[in-house]
Amino acid sequence: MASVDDEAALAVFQFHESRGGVRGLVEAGVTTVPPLFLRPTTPVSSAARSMVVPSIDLSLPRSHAVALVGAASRSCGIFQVTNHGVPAGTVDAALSTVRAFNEQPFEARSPFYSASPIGAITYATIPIPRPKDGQPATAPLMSWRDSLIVRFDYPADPDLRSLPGACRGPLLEYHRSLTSLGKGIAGLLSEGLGVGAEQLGQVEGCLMQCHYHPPCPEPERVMGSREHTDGDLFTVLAQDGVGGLQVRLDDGEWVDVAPVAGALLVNIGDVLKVVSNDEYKSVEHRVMIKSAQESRVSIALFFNPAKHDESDFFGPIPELVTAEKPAQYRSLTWPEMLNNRIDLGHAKPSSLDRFKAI
Ligand SMILES: O=C(O)CCC(=O)C(=O)O
Ligand SMILES: [Fe+2]
Repeated sequence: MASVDDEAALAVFQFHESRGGVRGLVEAGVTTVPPLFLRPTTPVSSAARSMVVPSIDLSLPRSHAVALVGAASRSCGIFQVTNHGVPAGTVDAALSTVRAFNEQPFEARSPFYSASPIGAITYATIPIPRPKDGQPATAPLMSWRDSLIVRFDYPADPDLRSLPGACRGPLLEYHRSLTSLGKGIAGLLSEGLGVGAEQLGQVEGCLMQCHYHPPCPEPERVMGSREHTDGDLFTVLAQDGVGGLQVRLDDGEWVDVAPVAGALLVNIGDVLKVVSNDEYKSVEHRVMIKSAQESRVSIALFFNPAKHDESDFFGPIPELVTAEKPAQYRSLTWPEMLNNRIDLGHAKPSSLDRFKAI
């Protein structure tokens, strides 16, 4: 007899075979959410509270911006930046091209659908990883979103021929512009720790995930993204005005992060939490689907040190290790970090416990 896991794997396989993604379900006129997407736990209503994320004007004098970036990264691990130098047209064009690609008819977009990468590109509904320890799953099998993912640290240069033609120009221009912003933010984050601007080294926006969340007939029964921390140094996120992103506060409460026109969000990831010796917080976040009518588009660009191969170690910056605050983590390799996330099925703040030095 087929086990529950086998049945789930078959259902996911069959869903991929349809090549339509979540958008395909909406096109087919579903009025109830298929089991693959149902949250196993009781529906969680949207957060009542809205959080005003610290906002940092990057045209401020540098010492001022550094102090604000340091304070926000210590207190909540997320902030938004304005006057960031990325033209509004570049952000809008990237968000619009992702929306337009996903809203094409099935025949135009399904040839790109592939659950595993083709070259450096994936376009699919990405299943939510399951924990390997047999713990009961607390998330649906799949998120209510279709993602177009580009790896820029692919061993060969990203094979951009697999990127849908109309998206190529706007997404590469967005990546180019964000790369220079990311370098600036790395410097501010580094100085915010009280160490030189170069301490985080050369960073690169190595992975770009463009998410399209179709409207959902039963929004409260699905998740746009289950709760997680990012596994990078930091992430820069562009989102449209629909909303749905939430962060978990220290008291455990989830609050909405309201979109702010023109601002880009920056959140700290697990690697920077380790490198900063726990000075900075890696913020837990998730995406709720807000609407039965509107689709939501977001683009997350994940920044890491340019050198992050199998043989590269990272750990707390030596200047941040003192007698009062010894190293909180041993140094670790990128595969260790990655495998740990795979084992756990998803990452939460405690997922770094395995690397604790004390
Ligand atoms: O869609 C969003 O707002 C967040 C996406 C996200 O958290 C991620 O891709 O890691
Ligand atoms: Fe994330």
